[in-house]
Amino acid sequence: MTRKELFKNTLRKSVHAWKLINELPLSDDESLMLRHFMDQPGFLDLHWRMFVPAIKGQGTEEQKQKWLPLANKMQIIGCYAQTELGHGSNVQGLETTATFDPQTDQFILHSPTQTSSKWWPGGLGKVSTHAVIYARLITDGKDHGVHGFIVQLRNMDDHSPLPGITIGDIGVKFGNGAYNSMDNGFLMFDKFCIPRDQMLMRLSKVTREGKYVPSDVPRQLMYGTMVSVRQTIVSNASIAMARAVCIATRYSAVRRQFGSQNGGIETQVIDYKTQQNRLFPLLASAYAFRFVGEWLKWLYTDVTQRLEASDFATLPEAHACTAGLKSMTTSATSDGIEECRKLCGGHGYLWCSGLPELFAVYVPACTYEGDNVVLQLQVARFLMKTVSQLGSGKAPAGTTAYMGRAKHLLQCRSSIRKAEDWLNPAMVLETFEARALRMAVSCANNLSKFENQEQGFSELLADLVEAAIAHCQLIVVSKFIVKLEGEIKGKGVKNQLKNLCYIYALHLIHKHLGDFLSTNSITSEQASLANHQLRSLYTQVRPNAVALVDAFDYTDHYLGSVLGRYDGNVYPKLFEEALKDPLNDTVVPDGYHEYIRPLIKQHLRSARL
Ligand SMILES: CCCCCCCC/C=C\CCC/C=C/C(=O)SCCNC(=O)CCNC(=O)[C@H](O)C(C)(C)COP(=O)(O)OP(=O)(O)OC[C@H]1O[C@@H](n2cnc3c(N)ncnc32)[C@H](O)[C@@H]1OP(=O)(O)O
Ligand SMILES: Cc1cc2nc3c(=O)[nH]c(=O)nc-3n(C[C@H](O)[C@H](O)[C@H](O)COP(=O)(O)OP(=O)(O)OC[C@H]3O[C@@H](n4cnc5c(N)ncnc54)[C@H](O)[C@@H]3O)c2cc1C
Repeated sequence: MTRKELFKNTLRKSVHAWKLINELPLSDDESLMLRHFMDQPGFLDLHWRMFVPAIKGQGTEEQKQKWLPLANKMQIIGCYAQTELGHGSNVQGLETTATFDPQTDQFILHSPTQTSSKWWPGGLGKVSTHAVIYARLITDGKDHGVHGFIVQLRNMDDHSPLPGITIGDIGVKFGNGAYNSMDNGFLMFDKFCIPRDQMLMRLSKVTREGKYVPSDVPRQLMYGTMVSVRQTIVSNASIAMARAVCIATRYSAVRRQFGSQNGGIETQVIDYKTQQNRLFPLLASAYAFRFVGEWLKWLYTDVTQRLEASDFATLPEAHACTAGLKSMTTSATSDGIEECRKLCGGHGYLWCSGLPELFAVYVPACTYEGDNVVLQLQVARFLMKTVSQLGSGKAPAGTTAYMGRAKHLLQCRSSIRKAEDWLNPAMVLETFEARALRMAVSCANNLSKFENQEQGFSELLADLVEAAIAHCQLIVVSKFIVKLEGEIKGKGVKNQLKNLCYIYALHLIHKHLGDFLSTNSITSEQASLANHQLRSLYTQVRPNAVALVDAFDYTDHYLGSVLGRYDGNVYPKLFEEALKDPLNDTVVPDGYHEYIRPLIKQHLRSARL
């Protein structure tokens, strides 16, 4: 399809999804799932995933009563317009202004520079009638920083942009993926006025007289929508990784290459240890991210309930965990989808394998909702603060509770003596805790050598990111172990998931061996024992590998992959797909007579001469 056809088709699908949601007797969860799965990525997604939550989280009761009924019935369609051409990561650097005019009791929205143009918001370019706009609030000449405003963008009768608004689509994005069905847009204001009551005033407000009343709660609650989406993105990572691994595992069981004895059948590529070494850690990651995503949803729900009771104690932990796990899981999943493409050899590069599309749609997850490095630096900031408080009498809690055992973890030596010891959850956990703590403390010690802490932090950015990743990987491993010790029913299932848990943990030790050795968390002998155990675990998982991806229960339609078909009938279907290509509509291609024939004829003529 052309971009316009792709876009219009997405509108059709989105409206169809909305019709189903309204007609079918669905639970809230089911309708949320339908919205997300029927429309990824699409404007419906962002209306529900960002525009509505922003109003819920930052609007007053009156504002919620006014705007939510319209949004819930989709009588207005909204987007989340925060990022600008010149600033995305640095939210406090946004340039759009919202200046209060007490004469008219209005805010004047303006884009003072080209870099202040809103740029990237999904749904902004062509679909949304409204937006939550983030702009610098200015009253009486004083800049109070970034605040949220609900703004109508288009005429509700003919969808034309309102006077004072220039709006459009930012153009084609990466690959030929479905993200080109999304109208990520640009928006400039030219002294555009909105009523004062359209500033989202739950956190802070401006009185009729123009007095700014700052928030009596942490200003970071303004970032709440991003935190909620980051939490969902971790579960999305599990789904995306599972889709890619399902395709690659099923195809690896179908594909045979080399290894035939005396003209017999060739070897399934899934039996090659290199294929297992690349594929099974990704299979384990799909399960690991699912379980940590379940835990993160609990953490987010818990912090949301606490915030409603003005209990802000776990807000820093929630921010660090959502930021760090979003960063870590999306980076691993993006790399994992690409690895799954390569695991499928040449056929993985075909569009009909489903992997190029999945990669094209998925990889922006490393950037949207926060660039992954910037988010890990938020985790690092949180860890440095925690380390600095060790010994202050304030015991670290939650995911940093292990830091409370710093005295032990800084000097303990791993007691791993044989390969089977790597199947001991306590030993594995202590190894990851020691590595994470020692990396964090090493950063803190190096930081303390700088007089200027901000300068030191800047100098140590790369080390700090690695310490943050170590902390996040510990969280994922620990939540996998907790899951196994808790809710898994059925001995057989539990044994298989145990294998995956240790594959996940031991592959990380192998991948980040430098960390574990340089922090003396393990010895090189213990590392060799871990590799030995890893190989043994691959052998144990191999007979159940296809069953473990079938367990994701994805339909062929949802997978969209000839290679990942449930029936394994790959080769005939590859031909069937190939013959559908328009290039095969004629045996002699367009262009033969204009370009190929003259070339050949000229060659023949000169050959005769
Ligand atoms: C298979 C297909 C799958 C498809 C799946 C589809 C899913 C689609 C889902 C979504 C679609 C994409 C839509 C995308 C939307 C967007 O991208 S919206 C825009 C996102 N933008 C960002 O994330 C910006 C990132 N930057 C920031 O968050 C901030 O600028 C910052 C980096 C955090 C810095 O902020 P600030 O300068 O204000 O703060 P600091 O000085 O660094 O810190 C001050 C203290 O505040 C604490 N803090 C910071 N942020 C938060 C927060 N969010 N919550 C709580 N606390 C926060 C920080 O820790 C400091 O605390 P301290 O002083 O105690 O240390
Ligand atoms: C597909 C897609 C959809 C999006 N949808 C929306 C949306 O709906 N609404 C919305 O408001 N926005 C949206 N965005 C914008 C997105 O949120 C930003 O692109 C994202 O936050 C990254 O910010 P940036 O582009 O400014 O990157 P930058 O911060 O410019 O990153 C560039 C490089 O600089 C590095 N860097 C930046 N700051 C630091 C630092 N302090 N220390 C070390 N390194 C640093 C980064 O790590 C990165 O390598 C979308 C983006 C994409 C790709």
